Amino acid sequence: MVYQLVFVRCILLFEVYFYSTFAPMKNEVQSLVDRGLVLPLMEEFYTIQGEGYHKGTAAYFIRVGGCDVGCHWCDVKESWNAELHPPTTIESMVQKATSHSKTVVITGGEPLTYDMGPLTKMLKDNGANVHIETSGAYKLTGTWDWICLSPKKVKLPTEEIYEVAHELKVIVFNKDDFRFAEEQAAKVNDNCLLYLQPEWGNREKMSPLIVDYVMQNPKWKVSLQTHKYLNIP
Ligand SMILES: C[S@@+](CC[C@H](N)C(=O)[O-])C[C@H]1O[C@@H](n2cnc3c(N)ncnc32)[C@H](O)[C@@H]1O
Ligand SMILES: Nc1nc2[nH]cc(C(=O)O)c2c(=O)[nH]1
Ligand code: SF4
Ligand SMILES: [Mg+2]
Repeated sequence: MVYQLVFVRCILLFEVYFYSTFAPMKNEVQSLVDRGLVLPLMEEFYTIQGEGYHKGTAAYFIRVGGCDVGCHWCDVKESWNAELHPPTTIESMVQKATSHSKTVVITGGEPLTYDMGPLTKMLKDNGANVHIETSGAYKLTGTWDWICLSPKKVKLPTEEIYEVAHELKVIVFNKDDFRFAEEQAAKVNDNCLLYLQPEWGNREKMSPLIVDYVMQNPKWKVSLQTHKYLNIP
C-alpha cells in the first residue's frame, strides 16, 4: 500500500515536471505554426515538376506535413500526420529553396491546412515564382503565381478558390470521376486549364478511358505523373 502511494506520488511529480517544462515549449511552437512562421516539413527536394501545365519545369518542392482529407488512393499517406514532421522555420525553407530554383512548389499534405501568407511572401520577396498543389479544402491563404486545384469528393474545395485557380487537375480513379470532373469544371473561372490525371494505381485501366474522353471532350487535356516514369522524386 505504502509502495503504491509512493509510486503514484512519483508519477504525479514527474507529470508536473514534464508539463511545466515541455508544455510551454509546445504552446510556443504551436503559436508559431498557427501564425505560419513555422511549418511541419516532411521533405524538400529539387526536381522536375511532373504534372499538369508546368510539367517538365525544374522546381524546388516543399512538402508540408498534415492532411485530413483522406483520399484512399493518396500517394503520400506518410504526410498525413503533421506530428511526424519536424516544425521548421520558413526562413530555412526559403533560404534553401531560393538557392536552388526560381520556381518553388508548395505541396503536402494539404498546404492550406496552414496560413501560407508568411511563407509565400518571403519566397516572393526573394524573387521566387510560387506554385501550390492543393485540394482547396481549406481557406485560401498566401500569394500565388500558380494555383493547381485538385478537388476531392470527400472534402470539396471552398467556393473562393474556383475563381482564382489556374489549373483544375482531377484524378480519375473510376468512371464516376468523369462526372465529378465536369461538375468541378462548371465551377472554375473561364481561364482555368482542365486536366484529367489517371490515379497511379489504376492507370492501366483508366488511361485508355481518359484518352477517349479527351478526344471526345477536347477542352480537357491529359496529365500524367511523368516524374514516376522518370524515376525521380
Ligand atoms: C499528394 S497531393 C498534395 C497536395 C494536395 N493535398 C492535393 O491533393 O492537391 C499532390 C497531387 O498528387 C495528386 N495525387 C495524389 N495521389 C495520387 C495518385 N495515387 N495518383 C495520381 N495523382 C495523385 C493529388 O491529387 C495532387 O494533385
Ligand atoms: N516531380 C514531382 N512533381 C509533382 N507534381 C506534384 C507533386 C506533388 O506531390 O504535389 C509532385 C511530386 O511529388 N513530384
Ligand atoms: S488531399 Fe492530397 S495529401 Fe490529402 S489525402 Fe488527398 S491527395 Fe493525399
Ligand atoms: Mg507527388
